[in-house]
Amino acid sequence: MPTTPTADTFFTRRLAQKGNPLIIAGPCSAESEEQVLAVARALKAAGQADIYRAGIWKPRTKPGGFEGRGTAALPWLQAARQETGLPMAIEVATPKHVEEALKHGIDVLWIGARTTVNPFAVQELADALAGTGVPVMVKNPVNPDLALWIGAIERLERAGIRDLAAIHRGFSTFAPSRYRNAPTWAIPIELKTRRPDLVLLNDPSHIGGRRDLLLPIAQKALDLDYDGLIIETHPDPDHALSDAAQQVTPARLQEILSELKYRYRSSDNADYRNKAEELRQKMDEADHELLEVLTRRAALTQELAEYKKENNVKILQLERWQEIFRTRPEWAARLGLNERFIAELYKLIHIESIRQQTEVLNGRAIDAVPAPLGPGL
Ligand SMILES: O=C(O)C(=O)C[C@]1(C(=O)O)C=C[C@@H](O)C=C1
Repeated sequence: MPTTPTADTFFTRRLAQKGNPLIIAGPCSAESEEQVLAVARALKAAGQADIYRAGIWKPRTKPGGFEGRGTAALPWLQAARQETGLPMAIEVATPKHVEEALKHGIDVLWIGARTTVNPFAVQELADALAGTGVPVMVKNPVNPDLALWIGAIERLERAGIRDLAAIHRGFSTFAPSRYRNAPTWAIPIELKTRRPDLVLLNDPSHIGGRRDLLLPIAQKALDLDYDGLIIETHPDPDHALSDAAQQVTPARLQEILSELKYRYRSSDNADYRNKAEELRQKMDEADHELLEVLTRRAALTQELAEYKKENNVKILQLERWQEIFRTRPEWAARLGLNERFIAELYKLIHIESIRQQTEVLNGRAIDAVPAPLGPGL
């Protein structure tokens, strides 16, 4: 399987024309014809946007808020396309939205995070899109469930849609976080691993929820080999009718794009290749040693479990576990390692030790180490 998107699609053709990253920009919501045109003109003049985005129907958490201008806004996008030549993209959530969008010549559609969670809704959209040939972008579901994201993409593929891209917009979490939607980078990395053929875009506006986070999130996405960025732009972000805190002016978007560091996927430089190869060999050796140490720990766990069985002693030893959970991160910090990483690693080691001991005490364990990436993995 190729390691980068190679299929000939709407998105890969644009990538081939201008190179990585593809830039999608435009307001969170189309608010007025003047606003739609002002952003389109500014983006066109700066020459870096490949696709224009605008929300027409806005899924809001509570009723009574600004829910978008609806169908009335579609002619404004037609006018913006006419004037700038930029392809227009909007979100669709129902077959009726698809019908209206296509009637008005919208070039690209996207399925929002709140729709991707619902297989019935995605299937209805896939049925409505079948045979249209319109390019579609699929945002991740709000919950961190990779199988659901891939499932939505597969429903569209089964409906014959070939021009597809995935958008990583982050995930809802209960825990407080500096992000509006936690990026949980392991999920898009796993998507790339399973579907390297798909164009993957990053949405720093919805992940960050704040202007000042756009640059570091976008930089990380580029360093993780995303194919493009979708960034909300508004002529007067503070007075935007939706998502005011995360929108930037087209001028600021230009600055962000020029501040980003664009790196190579690899290098042909012989010195680089030799040095990287040498370091990777040493990392292979270090990993062998790491696995040997884990094997040694597992053998000790086994012995202890057998001894516990003979003496009828329980598996969980809270005091001992608390001591381990306190001391290992401390030891790690002294060695210059990341304490939080080691704390998480030890939680996994402890769960595996319990699984191993359950097998000794009670026969086959009922569960393996839980998959950390959510259901369906
Ligand atoms: O020390 C024990 O009694 C163990 O079972 C070992 C171990 C561990 O793997 O370190 C596992 C389970 C306990 O909760 C505490 C520690």
